[in-house]
Amino acid sequence: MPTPRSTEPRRKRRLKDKLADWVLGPEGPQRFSTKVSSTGLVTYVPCMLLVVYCGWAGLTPPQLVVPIVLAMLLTVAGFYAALRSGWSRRFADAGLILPQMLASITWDAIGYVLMGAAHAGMLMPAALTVTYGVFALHGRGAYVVQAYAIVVIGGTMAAMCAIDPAVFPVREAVMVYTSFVVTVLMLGWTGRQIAQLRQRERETRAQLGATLEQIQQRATHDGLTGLHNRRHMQAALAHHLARAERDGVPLALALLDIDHFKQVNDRHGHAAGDAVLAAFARIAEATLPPTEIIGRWGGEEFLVLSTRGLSCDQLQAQVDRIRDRLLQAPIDVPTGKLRIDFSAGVALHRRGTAAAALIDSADQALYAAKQGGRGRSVIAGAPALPPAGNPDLRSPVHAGA
Ligand SMILES: Nc1nc2c(ncn2[C@@H]2O[C@H](COP(=O)(O)OP(=O)(O)OP(=O)(O)O)[C@@H](O)[C@H]2O)c(=O)[nH]1
Repeated sequence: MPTPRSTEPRRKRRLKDKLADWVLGPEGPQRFSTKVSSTGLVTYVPCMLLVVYCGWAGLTPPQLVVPIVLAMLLTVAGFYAALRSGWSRRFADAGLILPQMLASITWDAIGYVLMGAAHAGMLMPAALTVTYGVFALHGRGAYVVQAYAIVVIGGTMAAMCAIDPAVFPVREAVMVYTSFVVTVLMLGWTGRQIAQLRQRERETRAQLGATLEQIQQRATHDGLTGLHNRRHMQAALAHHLARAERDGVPLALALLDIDHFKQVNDRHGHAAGDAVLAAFARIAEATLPPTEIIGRWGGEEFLVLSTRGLSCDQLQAQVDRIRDRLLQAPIDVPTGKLRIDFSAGVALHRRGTAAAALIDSADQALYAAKQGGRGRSVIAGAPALPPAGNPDLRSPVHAGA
């Protein structure tokens, strides 16, 4: 039973989660966007304190402090409400980054006017806003932020030089504005370089991911049939065998071998043989439930592993369903249509049996099926079946339409 001490941090966490849900909204992409975008709004707090300080220090007329702080609060509340309510989701820029950047630069310009003799200090936050804009926005948005900063700050500086040249001297303004413009342009250029690098890195990572997937596919799948290859089936067999030994889940497997396949190659060509193998794989995979694993064991031989504890009889029934489908649907080859059949050996794992012994057991049952006339499935250890009347009737060459 948990002690009161152990539940304390959990309760605190629950409270924190509830508070986060209330402030940022429910979990999801919108919450992430609200969180990221709201971070920028926090920067208004030091700016409001700065306005109060300017009023106190006599840099700003004291009667303007309250209306300015209120207007700033209104800006913050407006953006927060738009983000938190999800209203901003209707725009491509759901985080309202561009409008926030433009509002921030506008406030920097207002601050420049209000700070009187200390006006030069407001250019730093403006440059900082541009920096954030360049990294957070891509393409046109970043250019808009830069152009807006250059024009609005430049216009404000020019206006103040004309209105109050004693506090806003022209020579100082020219020097400060030139360095501001150079800074903004350099930031834009750097941001674009970094954005390009990040884009290239994303592309390289995507390419590497695709190549890795291709390598994994090639290492575990057979190129002709698209089924799992022998190596993968060996690993799957070892895995399920260990599980069967550990949990006592029955493990049945079947070896399927297309009958008279050599004749397909000899009479219809290697391409027809390949087409038969691919079609056989397609039909077998589509017929088996997804819980059974099928792979190409080699040549015209396939291995089916039952992973859901089927008995030999049940797996035999699954294998026979493949036979029914194959007999119903002749396979298209370049020389016409071929009806093919296969023989199968089914075996069940017994405690302590090694993988090789289990395969061997299925192989012997497969051999018995071939000896018994082909076109049939034999369960390992079952009594031998009487041979079919005319085995060649099941040959793909004779049965082909
Ligand atoms: N087209 C093609 N043929 C293959 C491929 N892999 C193996 N083979 C051929 O499969 C044939 C297998 O022949 P056999 O082992 O005699 O078997 P079978 O003719 O099916 O006779 P039974 O199994 O006794 O019914 C050989 O001719 C191989 O060359 C392949 O990827 N493509």
